[in-house]
Amino acid sequence: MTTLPKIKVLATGGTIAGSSASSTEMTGYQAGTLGVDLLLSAVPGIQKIVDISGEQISEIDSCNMTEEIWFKLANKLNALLADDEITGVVITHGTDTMEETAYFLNLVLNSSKPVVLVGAMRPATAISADGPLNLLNAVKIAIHPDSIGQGVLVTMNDEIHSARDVTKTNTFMVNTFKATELGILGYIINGEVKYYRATTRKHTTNVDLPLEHITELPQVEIIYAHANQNRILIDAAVESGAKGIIYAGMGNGSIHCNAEAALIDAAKQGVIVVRSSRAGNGVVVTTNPFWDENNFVKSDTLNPQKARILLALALTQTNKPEEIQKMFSEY
Ligand SMILES: NC(=O)C[C@H](N)C(=O)O
Repeated sequence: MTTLPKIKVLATGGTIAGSSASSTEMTGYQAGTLGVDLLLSAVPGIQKIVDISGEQISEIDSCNMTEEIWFKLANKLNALLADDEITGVVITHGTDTMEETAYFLNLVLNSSKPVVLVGAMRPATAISADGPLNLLNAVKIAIHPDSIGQGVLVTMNDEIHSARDVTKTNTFMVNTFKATELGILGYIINGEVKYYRATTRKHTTNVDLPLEHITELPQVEIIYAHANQNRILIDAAVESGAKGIIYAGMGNGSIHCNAEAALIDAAKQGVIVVRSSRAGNGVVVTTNPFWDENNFVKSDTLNPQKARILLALALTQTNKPEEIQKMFSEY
């Protein structure tokens, strides 16, 4: 008898586990109400291809994700992935913060085995719910040898994405996940997993952020740039004890003149300031040498919500801007 690959499904909630009163209701539903066994039972034939079992980690709408759940997930994953019998792990997750959980795990997991996050845009009760096929695809990706060493992956809508580059781009459509300019890694077509590229950035086994020494994340706030900005929120962030500030700058991480002095004051007090961008694409580089002289870090291509995760993790190791800048260039 051939033994099937062993897959664990860790369920956290989200629309994939959501239910609503009518099958045409696509947005007015409660996320995270259905248990993991019910999600697996909606995927016909899954037991024939994998030895699969589920575990409920949380039952939340992912807009309420917390770092406590991240640590619970990460510790659970590191233990599971160290088990020789486990081929890979699938995580069912809401789409709102899926990219953040995926990137956090991409930085702290210490295994080259496949870890695949999957969700849905339509609740499980909807006509043409996207969850069951997405889940089947996630399992197929998790058992595919080409997925080994790719870092944490995200799949939705027949696409395979790297945790670092993917972002949610649409409020309700099933093709919401995109890695706009950097591109998808591959597809799943007719149940076949096909890779075309790999990320060049360090992840999982190549990242030195030892989870056993990290139990909580330092406070890092995101300040969104806009016309007519003032310094109120930046000062409030510093006064409340923030150790880092992500400035979601305009265009190439540009800083409004009314916010600049507040950010310089923050940096003088030891708060690490990272210039990211609200533009959604492109690399944040030096535009004004004055910002570099004040030790502002550049986020590379990381969007503000992902820059927040890398900065928080980096601050558990160092508060030297040049060392943090190196991490932003490599991770
Ligand atoms: N499509 C979804 O999963 C959205 C939901 N609010 C969640 O993130 O849990």
